[in-house]
Amino acid sequence: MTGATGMIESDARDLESELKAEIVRLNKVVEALMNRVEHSSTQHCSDFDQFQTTIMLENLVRARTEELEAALRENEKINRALQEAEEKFHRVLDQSLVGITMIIEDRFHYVNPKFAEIFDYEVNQLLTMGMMELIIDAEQSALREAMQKALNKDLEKINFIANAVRRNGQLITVEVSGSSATDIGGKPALIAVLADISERLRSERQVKALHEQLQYQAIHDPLTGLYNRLFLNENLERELLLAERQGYQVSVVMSDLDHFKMINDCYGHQAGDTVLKAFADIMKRHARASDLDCRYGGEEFFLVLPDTSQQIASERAESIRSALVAQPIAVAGRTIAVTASFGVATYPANGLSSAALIGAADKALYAAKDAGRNRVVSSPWQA
Ligand SMILES: Nc1nc2c(ncn2[C@@H]2O[C@H](COP(=O)(O)OP(=O)(O)OP(=O)(O)O)[C@@H](O)[C@H]2O)c(=O)[nH]1
Repeated sequence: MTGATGMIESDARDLESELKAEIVRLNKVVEALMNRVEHSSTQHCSDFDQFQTTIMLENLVRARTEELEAALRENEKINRALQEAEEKFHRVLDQSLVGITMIIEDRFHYVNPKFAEIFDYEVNQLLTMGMMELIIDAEQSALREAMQKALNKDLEKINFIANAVRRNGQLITVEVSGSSATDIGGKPALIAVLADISERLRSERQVKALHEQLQYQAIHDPLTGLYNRLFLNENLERELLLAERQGYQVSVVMSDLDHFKMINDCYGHQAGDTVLKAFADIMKRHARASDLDCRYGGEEFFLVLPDTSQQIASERAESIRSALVAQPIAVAGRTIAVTASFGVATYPANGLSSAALIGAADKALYAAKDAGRNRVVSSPWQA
């Protein structure tokens, strides 16, 4: 990262120039000493003294110069190693698949190319900006608070999801994680890793929607939107167990459109479908939230009425029957009168299990058909 490694590199450079300066300084000292020796020799020192002092100084200077040159070479080696390390470090940062940034005093001090790509900016442009300029207004205060906590070292790690705006105006969702502040050049710096998770969230939402759709389709009839037989089978038994525990009655109403085959034959299958949907809509309008309205099969329907006596259930069936009679259905450019027959059975009187109860309702329905259709018959059969 330019900031951190740059500082180490500049320390090494400082050392190198200090060493060079030291060599120059020493050379000057030697020169000055030599001058002094020469000067003093002209006055009162013997040739031998002068010779000895010169040799001693020369040795001293040579030894010190060698020491300094060795230190200089060592420093150059360290410098090269540092440069190589920085290049490697930069290559890693440049090729990173996540955005990496260093923030100092609310501004981007460093961003890697991926970070810039995520926000559709050039690296240099971002270096004149701060995180707040990228995050949507509504989420800025939460972000500021999280960053402040990281700066104060109140948080060991920061991890948050925020919505941001790219330079081209596109809204994206980013996940940011980082650790508490580090000291860079005497200033607290936040180093954070950031990933664009918009696509991942979109896929997750699609999978969730698909899952919900499949769940819906698994228990609903596609034509009418009522629950299907599978759902009825799974829930009626549970409803009866609940009724047994709580001590209430459960009534069921089985209904079947009269002479439905004729509607299909006269007006076509599509007209038949329209009639099925119209009847289903009437059932939905007459159902309470706790009721369970299902398409049992073909033109047969089923209604489960928890905590409902046979008398009330029979009245409910009667109101559905009369609503159908009162509502001629428009098919194939005309309106036709449709009727239905109903069989009512009640737990526990007419059946103790779901199969027994369905059987009793079916029997009552056929009694209604036998009695001339377009009527409601309640099961007289004891469980
Ligand atoms: N349009 C349409 N017709 C269906 C569907 N499912 C079943 N049917 C038809 O419903 C008709 C049922 O006819 P039947 O069982 O003879 O009963 P019905 O004509 O209603 O006579 P009754 O019940 O005795 O009054 C058949 O013609 C089936 O093809 C469906 O989803 N759409």
